[in-house]
Amino acid sequence: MNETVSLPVVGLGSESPINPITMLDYLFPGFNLLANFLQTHLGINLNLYLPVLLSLSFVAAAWRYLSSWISDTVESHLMSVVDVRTDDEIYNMLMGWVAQQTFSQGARRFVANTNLNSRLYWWMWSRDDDDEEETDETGAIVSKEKKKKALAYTPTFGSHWFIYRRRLLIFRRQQPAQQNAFYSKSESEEISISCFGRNPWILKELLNEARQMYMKRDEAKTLIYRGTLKGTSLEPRWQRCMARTSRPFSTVILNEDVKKKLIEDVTDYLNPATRRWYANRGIPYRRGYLLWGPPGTGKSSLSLALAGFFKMRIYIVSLSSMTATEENLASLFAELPRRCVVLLEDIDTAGLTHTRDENNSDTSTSDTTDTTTTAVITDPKSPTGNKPVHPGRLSLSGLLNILDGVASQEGRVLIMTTNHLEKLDKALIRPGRVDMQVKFDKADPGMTSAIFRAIYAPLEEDNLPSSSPTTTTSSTSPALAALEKKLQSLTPGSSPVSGDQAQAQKEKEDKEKQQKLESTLQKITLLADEFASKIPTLEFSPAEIQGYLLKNKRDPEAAVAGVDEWLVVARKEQKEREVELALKKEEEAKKARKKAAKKAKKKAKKGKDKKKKKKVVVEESSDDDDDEDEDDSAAESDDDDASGSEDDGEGSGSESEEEKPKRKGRKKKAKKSGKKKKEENNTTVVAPVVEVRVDTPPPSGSEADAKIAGVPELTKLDNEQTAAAALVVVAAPAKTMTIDTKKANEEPVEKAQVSGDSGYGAASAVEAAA
Ligand SMILES: Nc1ncnc2c1ncn2[C@@H]1O[C@H](COP(=O)(O)OP(=O)(O)OP(=O)(O)O)[C@@H](O)[C@H]1O
Repeated sequence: MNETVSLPVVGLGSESPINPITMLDYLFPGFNLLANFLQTHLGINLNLYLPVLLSLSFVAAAWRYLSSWISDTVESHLMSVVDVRTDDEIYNMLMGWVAQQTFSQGARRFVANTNLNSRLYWWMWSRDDDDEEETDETGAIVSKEKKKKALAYTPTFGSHWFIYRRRLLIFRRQQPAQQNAFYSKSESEEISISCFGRNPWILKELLNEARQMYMKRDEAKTLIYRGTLKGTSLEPRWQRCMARTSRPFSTVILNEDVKKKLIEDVTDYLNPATRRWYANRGIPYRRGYLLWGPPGTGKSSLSLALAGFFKMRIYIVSLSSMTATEENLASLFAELPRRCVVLLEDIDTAGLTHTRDENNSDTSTSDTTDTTTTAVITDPKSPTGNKPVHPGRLSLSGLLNILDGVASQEGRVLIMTTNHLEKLDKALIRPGRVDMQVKFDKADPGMTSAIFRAIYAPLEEDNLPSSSPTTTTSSTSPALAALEKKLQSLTPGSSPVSGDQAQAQKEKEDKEKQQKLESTLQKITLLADEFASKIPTLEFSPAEIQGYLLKNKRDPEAAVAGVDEWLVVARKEQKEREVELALKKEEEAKKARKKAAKKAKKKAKKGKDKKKKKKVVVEESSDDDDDEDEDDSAAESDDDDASGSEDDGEGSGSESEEEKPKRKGRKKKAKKSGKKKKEENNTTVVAPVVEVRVDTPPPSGSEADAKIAGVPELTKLDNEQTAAAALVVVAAPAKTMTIDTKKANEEPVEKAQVSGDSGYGAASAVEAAA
């Protein structure tokens, strides 16, 4: 029985026979070792059990295959499955729901999260964006720090069975078979929920419930989305940036009639009947509002209040931002939901005025309806002023297309804001695009007084100072107060208070509270009026006044007392700002002028060069006074001719630096004295030729036609001389040629039939023609 198990080496080219143990060792590494061990120490020969072991292995493998086949078949034919994408907001909704389920809380293996949102686009769906404080179950304020560290538990990877509305469902969470190189392992996962049966209604109900739960949290909030560029791909996206407690309309100080009208208008527009009305008449179902006025007068505040009032999300794009290129805006608008508020900020700074290259101050008039103007995106608030802040360009026509093109969602409320109504193109604010304009102004006494009251009037929601007995702060929580009360009642000697007495006590307290509130309000109203009387009308924006009051937010008397001092400082600062702005503007204007001059110079030079290239200088110098010139000219012609005619006479390589200015002077002189010279029979013609064409290549000895066209200024030529010049350069062998010029000025030469054997001296006249 001391038989040893052979341990053949399995490998390529091995001669040894492959026995079952080797095979098993290959399939289950270590099997051979185990066999040896059993053989040596226990005397068990595994060879005897091999058939059984092999059968079991086969059954196991078969079962694995079969079970997966069965589950696939059952899943595909007898189950319904919903897959949830991790880059969609539904992921956050579902995970939020899952985290609250008992199967999740009772899981033995789970994932602990501080943030349940998709890791792929956490920036997009981030829920840590609430700018509000939250209270816990005892009413105490939960600090942001504490809130962020709250833990949520979700089941780990694998399948998790649970009961939902008496139906058996499976929550599956797994890592994808193929890892996306772009995302880290923890970011990529696949989520699905399945149910038995071919009808997936239960899954839809579950998702709906998750969605409702998710939305409920935002019920009293205004969700703010901003158009941004996503990551490195720079793809435009709406990024959820904040969930703010909806701002009550009453807190935006504006003419009550205007506010009422605005609300009525939007209410009517959002009415489903209105939608049908629009559809029946084929009118695009859109409504636009323009809020205009100086900075800090409440335009954005009103937009947010409006969105909150109608429980709509607000999508904000600043046209002075990097995002605001035509392409980006188009794709952002295409992604808008059907019912929302779109806020286009700073439409004047988009440079969507027709005077795009001018300085800001020059762009004050806008009476054109040219919708094809291309504009540079500018930001006057930026230190660069009217300089483009982004190389991308947004044309007015592009914006108009986006606003009322196919990509623009019907049903949205479009709000545009601007600080400069006068800069806007009329096409942008015509009815249909802007149906209602609301003007905002700096604060008048009524407004100032209202701002004062809004800041100092006590509200129930206010957290009163911790010294107050009714304080609800994190330092003195209601739970603690209740505990103290309980302790007090348990303290020996403290007599129990009867129900009636307690009621009376409470009523008394309420009355006192009410009286105190009224007297405080009275006091605040008086202070508000006093404060308003000290602020000059329409000098400061509500934002500026609010800014000052917030410095004394708990002390209205101090605010009133310090207003004179503040006025002096504020005016001084304003003046400084104005001077700074003026200086900056001047500097920019200077720069712009310099740039324009440089550009013009460059352009002129370019044009000149171009002209020169096509210029034919016909120069004949038989002037006695200009002997030297004549010699030079002849020499030049000789040079040109010898060098096979240069393109540019002036730039001829054979011309010396000294000769250049001389020749330039001659040309000028020739131009000026063209007529005079003609009279003197000393014909010097400078004739810029735009086009020179030799129609037929002249065979040796045959007749050649040279056409010179586009001569804007041509003094009557001595035909023989001109033709001679042409012959030298263009068609030396030709006997006759035609010079065809454009009619110019009063004395054009239409055609000159000349003979070929003329003088040589005027050859430079056509030097460029070659
Ligand atoms: N009419 C107003 N009523 C209430 N608050 C106002 C008003 N105007 C300004 N404010 C306050 O001033 C601040 C700035 O206001 P807001 O952003 O709405 O001004 P804006 O007109 O949109 O400015 P900009 O043109 O610079 O965008 C806000 O905190 C807001 O509360």
